[in-house]
Amino acid sequence: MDGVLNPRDAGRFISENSKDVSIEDAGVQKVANMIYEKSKTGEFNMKMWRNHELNPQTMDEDAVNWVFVSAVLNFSFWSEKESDRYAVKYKDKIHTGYWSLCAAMNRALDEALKITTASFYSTITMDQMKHIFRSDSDTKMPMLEERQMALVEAGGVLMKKYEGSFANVVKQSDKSAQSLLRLILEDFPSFRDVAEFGGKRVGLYKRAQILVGDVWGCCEGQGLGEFTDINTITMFADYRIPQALVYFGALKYSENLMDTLKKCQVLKSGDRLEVEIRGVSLWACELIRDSIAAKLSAETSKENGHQDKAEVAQVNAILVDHYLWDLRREMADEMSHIPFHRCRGIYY
Ligand SMILES: Nc1nc2c(c(CN[C@H]3C=C[C@H](O)[C@@H]3O)cn2[C@@H]2O[C@H](COP(=O)(O)O)[C@@H](O)[C@H]2O)c(=O)[nH]1
Repeated sequence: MDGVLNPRDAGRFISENSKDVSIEDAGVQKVANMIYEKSKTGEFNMKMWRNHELNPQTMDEDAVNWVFVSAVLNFSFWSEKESDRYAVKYKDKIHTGYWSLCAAMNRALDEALKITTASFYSTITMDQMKHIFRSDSDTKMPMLEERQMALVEAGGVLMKKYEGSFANVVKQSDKSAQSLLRLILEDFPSFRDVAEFGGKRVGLYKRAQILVGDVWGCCEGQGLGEFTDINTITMFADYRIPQALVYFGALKYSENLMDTLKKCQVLKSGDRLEVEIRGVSLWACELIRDSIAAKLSAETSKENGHQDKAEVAQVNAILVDHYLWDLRREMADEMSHIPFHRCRGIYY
């Protein structure tokens, strides 16, 4: 978007001007080493995406349209008390947070409700939303009205401009992640995750970038998921990665900020503290990614280039992000003493 810093430049600018959030190099190196060691096991690659049982297991247009709807709705799952969260039971398992969204989507599809078909969700009613996203706990899905509006808006654009399929937006991007990102921001307003900081407009684009990243992951970098510049996508600035970065000592909050978060104070979308947490987290992940790349290329030269060049390119910010996001879930108890920032908004 014109006059808006792209996520990488935004992250650097916010980090250089941040007052309450700072990066600790020792923690950056610690996380980089963890991921570097993991990458040598051969399990650390984009195939991790499919390992999640609720994600689509095909790589076709239906899967890409599923990914699109999940990205349109991928925001604000937190509840006042972590103990009573919105939950969805699907195939005898209870899912909360982001996975509750996926579970509700798959439950709807099993009930022959076409939640991933633009002609259906572009005119979805509140009654249909309430049924599809009904809770299996005492807590309702947060921001249901905003989610309905986001679906109607996104579905309307797909019907008007792209014959009802997000695959046509992908095809128009001509295998460029940055072109796809630009098309998403131009045509789908709910993805325009932009804030004011230090006199500049900063684009963090969390849902727009995770949409590109999930198309890449879902199709394992082939066919609709083939992007020549996928490594230019940054981490996705949500409210969970900062928690993990603070836990591992890569990010440090001021006492004032830590106190604010521990009181579960809700931050307004665009607040300086909120933008600092998101922007400095993004920049920390860029540094982690750079550190891993340096280790991999050092290893490559040591082994006289036997290392598969493609593998070196593969440890990108998307995989750094997914590693930390998945780890935060696995270590939810260990990390629970690190407060996450609460912001009610449609961007993440
Ligand atoms: N940075 C980042 N943020 C992510 C994701 C995902 C889902 N990605 C999965 C799907 C395929 C990949 O392999 C990932 O495993 C959701 N979120 C955000 O998290 C928050 C909810 O968190 P929790 O309370 O724990 O469910 C909320 O802001 C949501 O928007 C990610 O990957 N990265």
